Amino acid sequence: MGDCSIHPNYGLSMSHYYRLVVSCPDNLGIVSRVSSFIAGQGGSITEASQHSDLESGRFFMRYVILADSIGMSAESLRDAFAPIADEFEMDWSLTDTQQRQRVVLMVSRESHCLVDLLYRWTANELDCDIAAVISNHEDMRSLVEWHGIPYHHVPVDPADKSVAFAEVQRLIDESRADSIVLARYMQILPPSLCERYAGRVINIHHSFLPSFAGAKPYHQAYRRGVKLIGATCHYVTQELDAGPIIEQDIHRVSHCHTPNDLVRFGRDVEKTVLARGLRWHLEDRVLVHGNKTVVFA
Ligand SMILES: Nc1nc2c(c(=O)[nH]1)N[C@@H](CN(C=O)c1ccc(C(=O)N[C@@H](CCC(=O)O)C(=O)O)cc1)CN2
Repeated sequence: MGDCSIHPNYGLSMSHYYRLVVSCPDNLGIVSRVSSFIAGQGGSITEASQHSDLESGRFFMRYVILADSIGMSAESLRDAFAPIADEFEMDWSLTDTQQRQRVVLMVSRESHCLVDLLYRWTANELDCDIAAVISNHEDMRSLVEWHGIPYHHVPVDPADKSVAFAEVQRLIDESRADSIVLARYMQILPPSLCERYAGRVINIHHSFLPSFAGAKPYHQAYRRGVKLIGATCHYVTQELDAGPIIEQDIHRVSHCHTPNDLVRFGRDVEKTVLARGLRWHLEDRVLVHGNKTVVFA
């Protein structure tokens, strides 16, 4: 009997994985061809997800492969897979979980989402490196620097925002960020940044979109007399709060609640929705399809 304190899968939990994500025109034989290719390389598939969008005729798949079972680098595996991808006109990626994503967080004055993400990152719930935090206010500096993370204060001049966003772009590129998270960052990103980082910027909007886009959604909801409030994690596009939705959740409210009650209830929803959305993004579980997403949660 071995040492029961060590989980029998300990070795696997310390292994790394390749993640193959595919989007392509639906066709017969895709699954067979891809799975046979992986098996032919000796690969062990530990997780397999697929979806056929019958309306658009688009096919989506996500395979997680035990890297040690393949015996080749991610780069070599990409080279070997490329002919199949070309044959099926695939949009695809193959990532190595040992290459942790670099993430830049952006925040204004509301701290709850930032605090929650920093805790989850510290607890190793988020498999990423937080390269920096950028804010248009100084409020969060001590919290962020306590975590040993660089903090950049980039104030935004309402009269000319271009200077600030040029600095934001410089900092994001200097940080070599793979993804950017707007953790209640309350400035509208200019088209130039939306285009430059398309598909890589995640926002948490404090309403159940498409209801109450824009500023002060809880006050809008209170005036409307809603019985549910919510939060939405979505990719950022030029059109405000209209990007592909990654995750949403709700909380029941009633006539006896004040706007401040809605804000308080909403904070808890925002935190969990953003954390789930970011985790799924980091794990390559989110595939964008037009202005919608396929999420292999
Ligand atoms: N290009 C985009 N930028 C941002 C998005 C987006 O979807 N596309 N989401 C917002 C977040 N947000 C709501 O979730 C939001 C933030 C800010 C505003 C707004 O009106 N801001 C004013 C300035 C307000 C201030 O100075 O305090 C502005 O930018 O003129 C609306 C919605 C983040 N960015």
